[in-house]
Amino acid sequence: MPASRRAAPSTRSKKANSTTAAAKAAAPAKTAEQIAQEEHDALVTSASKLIHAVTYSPVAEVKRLLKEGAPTWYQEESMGWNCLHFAAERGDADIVKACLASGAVWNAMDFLGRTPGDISLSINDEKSYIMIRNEGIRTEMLHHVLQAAKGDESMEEEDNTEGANPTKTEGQTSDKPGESSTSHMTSTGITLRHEDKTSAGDNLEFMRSKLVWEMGDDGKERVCDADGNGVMMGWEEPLMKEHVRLMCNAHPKMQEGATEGLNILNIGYGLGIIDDMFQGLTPRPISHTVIEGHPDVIQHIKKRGFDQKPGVRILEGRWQDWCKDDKLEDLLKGTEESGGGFDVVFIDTFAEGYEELKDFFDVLPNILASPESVFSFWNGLGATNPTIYDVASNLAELHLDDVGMKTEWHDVIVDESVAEATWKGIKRKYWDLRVYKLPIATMNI
Ligand SMILES: C[S@@+](CC[C@H](N)C(=O)[O-])C[C@H]1O[C@@H](n2cnc3c(N)ncnc32)[C@H](O)[C@@H]1O
Repeated sequence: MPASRRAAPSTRSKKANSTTAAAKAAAPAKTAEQIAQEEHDALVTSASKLIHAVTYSPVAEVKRLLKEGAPTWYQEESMGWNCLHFAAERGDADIVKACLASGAVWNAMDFLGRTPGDISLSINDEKSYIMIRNEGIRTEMLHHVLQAAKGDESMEEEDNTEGANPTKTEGQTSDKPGESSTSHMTSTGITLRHEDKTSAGDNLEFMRSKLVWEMGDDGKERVCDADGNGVMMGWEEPLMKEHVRLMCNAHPKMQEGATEGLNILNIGYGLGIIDDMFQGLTPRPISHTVIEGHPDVIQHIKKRGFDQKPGVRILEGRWQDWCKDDKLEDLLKGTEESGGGFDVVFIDTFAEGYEELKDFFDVLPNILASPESVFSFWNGLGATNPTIYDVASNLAELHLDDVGMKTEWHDVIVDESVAEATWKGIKRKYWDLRVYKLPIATMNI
């Protein structure tokens, strides 16, 4: 009996095994859909555990799950939060740090457009906020270094390619707005630009769009493209005024007793607000050059007779064309009498992203007149989200430093009246912040 008792399990076991094997053989293979579903379920379980730990557990548990490979990029379905949003809400800088170290996306937007940094700001958690913002700056800097390396490589490739098209213009490269596959301002992307082929996202497309000048519901003039995007809007007038004041007032040529006016370069005429202000300076600008690319705006300038004002020169075309090395002599015409170069340079274009702004920074050392020269730009990139706006501003400061410029920032409060009526009829609100960070850059010597 003992033997049979011993034998019995063994027999049963063999039988069971062969039954399982038979069952297995008979079971239909899983479909690709089933496998995908199982993988998805496992992922959601792992992500949910991470989010739970980030919210309630000690940092050691969070680190354990991260080490196991819990997905930091996952955004849950009720609010669109990723683990970094939850870490920010908990206000625990160690957990924020752990999530960032495992690749949590710093600029993931929830369903209300809030990034994790915005959550830290909303609870006044400066330590976590700075950590998230710095991760944004670091990621963006890295992205630009990689882009530059990629650019060098593709240039080399182009040089080595027999029959490479020598007439290929800048507008046809893949680095233009709307044509890059790596530049996004989305929850998963890392850069500050939309992949957008419309007139608002593609500068060349914009140049072909029909523009209209009209009155907004706020009683202010605006110019819009054919899709109803605000190209320039009257509410920006006080900001333009501050730009002019901060760029011009401190310049030696604007001090009492000075007779020779400034040499000014403005890129983008729009409503002509800033150009009218430059014309109103005392003493008047000795030379005032405007680069304007859109044919309808050029027509508008001529209709207003702005091109006939003394010292005014309208350079028709895109700044990318006028600022090429072989065009610099033409660009600087009119400034030679006072030594060559501009005292004040301002750029405010449309349908261009950070890449283009950064490209313009590289032009500055070739066109500024002296250490007293001042550069400023419309600082509106990422201006519907406080964290992204902060990252973009810091990035600009670092890239200006790369070209030998130091930047001072002036906080300007944006009037609360920039509200409903202002944006009525406008396709996309491009400004949603209370503080405008106005940059003033001078040579770093
Ligand atoms: C926002 S508006 C400028 C507003 C101006 N600061 C003002 O005070 O009214 C932008 C202008 O830049 C022009 N623009 C856009 N891209 C350009 C480019 N690449 N080169 C030259 N002008 C450009 C547009 O046609 C438009 O007139």
